[in-house]
Amino acid sequence: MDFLTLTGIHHTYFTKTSAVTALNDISLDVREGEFVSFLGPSGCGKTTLLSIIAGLIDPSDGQVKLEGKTVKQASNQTGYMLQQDYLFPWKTIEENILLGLKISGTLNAQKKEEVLALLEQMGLENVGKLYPKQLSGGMRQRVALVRTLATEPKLLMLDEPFSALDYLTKLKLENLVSNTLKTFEKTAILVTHDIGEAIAMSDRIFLLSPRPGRLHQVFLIPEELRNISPFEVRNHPLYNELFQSIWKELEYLEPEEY
Ligand SMILES: Nc1ncnc2c1ncn2[C@@H]1O[C@H](COP(=O)(O)OP(=O)(O)OP(=O)(O)O)[C@@H](O)[C@H]1O
Repeated sequence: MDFLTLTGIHHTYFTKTSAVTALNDISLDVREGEFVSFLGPSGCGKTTLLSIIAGLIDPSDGQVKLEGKTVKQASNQTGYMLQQDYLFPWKTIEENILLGLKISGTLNAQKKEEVLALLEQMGLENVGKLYPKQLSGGMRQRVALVRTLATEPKLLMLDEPFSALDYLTKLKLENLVSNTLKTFEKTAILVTHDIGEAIAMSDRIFLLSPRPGRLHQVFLIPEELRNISPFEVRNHPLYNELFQSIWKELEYLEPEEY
């Protein structure tokens, strides 16, 4: 049984004056522990698709199943890492990362110790009593990842989590996130415009067409790239080959006025 299955997903947004079809007939599946990317031009419906998978939007047609059960509403089975960290500025880092557990009533001494240890593993020693504004953008994103992992979601949604960071921080974070998710054997979906990032981090890439988003092509990342770090992938001879093949498809897909 597949971990996540999407069947015939179609979505149209209705406004007072118009109807916008964002997604058209998307069917795909994701295995447990797999890291996949949704790559596609701006406005092709990537975020809409994530929201449907998370149960935040009810699709106009089609269904999403997580572990065989139809997803009907948002739940704590899904965790997020977004472009913005959304840490509460008036709470310390420690309070921020423990908040989810506190709200769900699952915070205990052992869990607290585990989460604080994870913060240290992310290279963030001695920041627990600080406030978000005292941390750099990259540090805040690491805190956001710890906060997400703390509640042990089954599925992680990474919606352009590195796009607001400088290039060097982004490369470092790609490595850290990839290693951490592999260690925890998490299933993850990354939404990105960045071909290199998708190749460096994924097991498979789902390339979407311009709006209305359809599944245009699936790229399977070769085994030898899947077992090395994103940084090493970027230096592997196969990386450029893959980049060219995906770029060719994207170039063909981009609207001419782009
Ligand atoms: N609430 C809404 N009402 C009407 N149209 C919407 C709404 N949300 C998104 N859309 C439209 O649906 C299409 C898909 O939007 P979506 O944000 O999912 O695309 P995306 O691929 O994530 O875009 P980007 O890469 O620019 O973030 C776009 O044309 C967008 O304008």
